[in-house]
Amino acid sequence: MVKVKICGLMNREAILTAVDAGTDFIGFVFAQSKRQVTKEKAAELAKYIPPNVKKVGVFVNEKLEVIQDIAREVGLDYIQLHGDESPAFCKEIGLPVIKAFHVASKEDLDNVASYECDYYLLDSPAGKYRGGNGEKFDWSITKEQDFLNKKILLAGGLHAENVEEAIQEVNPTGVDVSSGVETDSVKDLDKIRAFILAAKKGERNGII
Ligand SMILES: O=C(O)c1ccccc1N[C@@H]1O[C@H](COP(=O)(O)O)[C@@H](O)[C@H]1O
Repeated sequence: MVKVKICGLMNREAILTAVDAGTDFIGFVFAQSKRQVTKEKAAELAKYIPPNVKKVGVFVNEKLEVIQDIAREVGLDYIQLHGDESPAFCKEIGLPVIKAFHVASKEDLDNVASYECDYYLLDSPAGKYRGGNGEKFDWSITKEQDFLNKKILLAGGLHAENVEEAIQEVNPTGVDVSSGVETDSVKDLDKIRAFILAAKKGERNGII
């Protein structure tokens, strides 16, 4: 079954809803964003997340020591690197890594092969912030790419109404959403439930 990550959670109700609806990952944003949380707030919220749901910290071009300190304090399971981090930096983290790639053209996927990480996240080109902008990219760019042995997380402008089509077209291991489960920039509990339900209907033909 397709994995789901709900990102940018900032309160207990949204976390409990995502967990109850069957999310696999919950993301806390520590990068510059309207969804940014402090490590203290994330550590408090992390108490509501059971061990089977993985806690992801989202960072953009952050210092290694800062990432490692926050990871320890919050008990993060994965580090999502959403900036210009190098393959060498990803290896230094010491925790499972989700590396994001901003996809505007086929060329943006050229250096995916030089990274060794746990998940490869494909997102739309950066907008006001490096992620979480609610814009989808041209999914056809992922066609004819040699992703067969990689775990792909698809992101960028997904919502309950387009996620099944996205899964059919890109065939990812998982999907990641932030803006698409919000109303007026606040997480919407009904949209969280609807997104997870729609995504979990999607079947993937390859690795999980
Ligand atoms: O969610 C954010 O605010 C954010 C900020 C900075 C970097 C990444 C961020 N989130 C990630 O962005 C993508 C796309 O989100 P959206 O659904 O289009 O809003 C997703 O991978 C989030 O994890």
